Amino acid sequence: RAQCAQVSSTDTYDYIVVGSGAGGIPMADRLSEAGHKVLLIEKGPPSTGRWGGTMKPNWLTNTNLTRFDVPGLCNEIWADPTGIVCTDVDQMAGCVLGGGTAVNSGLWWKPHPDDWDVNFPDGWRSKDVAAATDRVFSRIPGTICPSMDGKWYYPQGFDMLGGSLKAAGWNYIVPNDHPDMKNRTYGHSTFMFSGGERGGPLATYLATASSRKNFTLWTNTIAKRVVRQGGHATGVEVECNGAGHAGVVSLTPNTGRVIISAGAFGSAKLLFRSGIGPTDQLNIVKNSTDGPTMISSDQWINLPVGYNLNDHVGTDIEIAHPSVVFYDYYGAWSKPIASDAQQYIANRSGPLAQAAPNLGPIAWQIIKGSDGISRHIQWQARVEGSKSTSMTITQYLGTGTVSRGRMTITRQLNTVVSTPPYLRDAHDKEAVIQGIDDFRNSLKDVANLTWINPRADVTSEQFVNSIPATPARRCSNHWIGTAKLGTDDGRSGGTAVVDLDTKVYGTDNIFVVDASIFPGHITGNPSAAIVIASEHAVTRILALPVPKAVATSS
Ligand SMILES: Cc1cc2nc3c(=O)[nH]c(=O)nc-3n(C[C@H](O)[C@H](O)[C@H](O)COP(=O)(O)OP(=O)(O)OC[C@H]3O[C@@H](n4cnc5c(N)ncnc54)[C@H](O)[C@@H]3O)c2cc1C
Repeated sequence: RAQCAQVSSTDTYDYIVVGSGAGGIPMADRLSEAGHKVLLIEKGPPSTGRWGGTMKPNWLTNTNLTRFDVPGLCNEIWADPTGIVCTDVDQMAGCVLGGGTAVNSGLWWKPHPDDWDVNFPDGWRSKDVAAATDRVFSRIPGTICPSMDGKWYYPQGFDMLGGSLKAAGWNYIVPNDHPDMKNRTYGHSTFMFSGGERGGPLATYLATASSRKNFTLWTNTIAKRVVRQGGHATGVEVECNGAGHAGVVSLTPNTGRVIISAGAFGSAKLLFRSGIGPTDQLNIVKNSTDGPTMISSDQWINLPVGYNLNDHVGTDIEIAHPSVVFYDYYGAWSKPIASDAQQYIANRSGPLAQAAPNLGPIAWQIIKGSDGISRHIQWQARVEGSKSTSMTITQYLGTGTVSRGRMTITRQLNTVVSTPPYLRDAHDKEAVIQGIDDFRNSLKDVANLTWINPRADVTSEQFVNSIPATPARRCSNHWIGTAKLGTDDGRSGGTAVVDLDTKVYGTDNIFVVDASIFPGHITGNPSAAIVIASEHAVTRILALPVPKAVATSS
C-alpha cells in the first residue's frame, strides 16, 4: 500500500495552486514558465495514461491508454464513477488529475464575445481576453473530426438533424471559425481531443509544466485550509488522500501566493474552511470536525462565497427518425466491436475516437426577451434515447440568464446545491419555451420525424412546466459563479468575492481562478472559457507589484 509523506517544513513555494482542473493546470504551467517555484496540489489520483493512470477496461490492458484517454469511453463516468467523482459534492464532478477536463466530453468552444461582454467588467471584456484566447487556441486548437483517418463515423443523426435545420434556414458553420455567429447556426461538435485521444490541458499545459524543475505535482493530496494571518496566507494545510502528502506546506515568506482552483464547489468549500465566506457557512464549519482548529472568528472575512451559483438550465427534447443509427458506447466498455477496438488501438480511428454517445450537431440561437435581454441557447444533440432511432437534444440556456442559486456546506463538510439556479426568473423561462417552439417549428416539415418529447399534443410551455427545476432533471454539469469576480467588494454589501486580479477581497495573496469566478453563464460548454480565464488571470497576477514587505526586507 502506498504511503503518505509528511510535508517538509523547510521547502517553500512561490505559488501553491490547489486543484488541477481547467483553471489550475494552465495557471500552474504559466507561473512555472515565469520562473516561479510552483506546487500543484490535486486531491484525486492520476487519470490519463501519460500521468500514470491505470483505470481501464480489459481491452486496453496492453496499452498505455486509460478510460480517460479514449473519447468513446467518456460517458462511462455515468455508469461507473467509483474512485473518480468527488464524494463531498452532491453533483457530478471529477476528483482526479485534470478535474472536469479528465472526465468531460471534450466539447471545446471559442467563446462568443457576449460571453465576456455581457458578464464581465472592464478588464475582462472580449477585447481584454483576446490575447489569452489566442494563446489557448494555439495550444489546444480543437477539432471537428476527432477520428485520425479524417472520417465521421455514424453520421446519420448529424446528417438528418443538420440537414433539417439547414432546410429550415439555419446556417452551417465551422463553430470556432465564427465564435460570434451563434444565431440560427449549427455545426459539428468541436472537441479538445488531439491525436485521437483526450488531449486538452492534461496533454499540453501539464506536459510543459512537468518538464520544469521548478514545478512539483502532488496527487492524492487534499487541501484542507489556507493557513493565514489576517489577510495574508503563509501556507496550505494538506491531508493525505491514500497516498499523498500531509502537513502544512509553506509559501515563500512575504512573496508567496495561493491560487485556489478547486472548482465551483471545491473552491468555495476551501474558502469556507479557511474562514472566508458568509457567517452562517463559517459557523457550520466551526461546528464540524474542523471546529477546534479553525481560524478564530475575529479573523473571518465575510464574503458572499457560494451565492451567484449558476449552471446551464438543461431541457431535454427527444425525436426519432428512421435514418438515425445508434452506436452502443456503453457496451464498448466491456464488449467493444472487435474491429472498432482494433481500429482505435492501431490508428486512433473509428467510432471510439469520437465522444460518446455520438454528439452533434450543435446548434445555437439568440432570443430577445420581453425584458430586453438577449439570451443565448445552445442545442446539443446526441444519438441516444428511448428508441434505437432516437436523438436526445439538450437545450442549454446560457448568456443572458438572470436566475441564480446558492451552494452551502453541511456539518459533514459536504457541499450541496441548496438553492437550484434554474428558471427562477420568468424571462429565463420564457426564453426556454420560445426556443423549444422555434426548434419544433424548424423541424415541422421533416418527413418521418417523430416527436417523443414534447409530444405533438403538448405545448412547449406545458412541457417546460412539467420538468422540475431541480439539479436531478436540469443539471448540465456546468457549475460556475460561487466566488464571483467584480469591482463591488462583497465585504461591504457588494456581490464580488474576488477583484479584477482574481484576488480574494480582504487578502493580499489568496486568489481564486476557475469556474467559480464567472459572474454569469456563457453560451456553450465552459471548459475552454475557463482555460482562457486562467490564461488571462495569470497575466494579471504576474503583473501585480511585489508586496511592500519584501521590498523592505531585502
Ligand atoms: C460529466 C461532465 C461532462 C462535461 N462535459 C463538458 C464538455 O464536454 N465541455 C466543456 O467545456 N465542459 C464540460 N464539462 C464542464 C467542465 O469540465 C468544467 O466546467 C470544468 O472542468 C471546470 O473547471 P474548474 O477548473 O473550475 O474545476 P475542475 O475542472 O472541476 O477542477 C477542480 C479540481 O480541483 C480538485 N480539488 C477539489 N477540491 C480540492 C482540494 N480541497 N484539494 C485539492 N484538490 C481539490 C478536484 O479534484 C479537481 O481536479 C463537463 C463536466 C462534467 C462533470
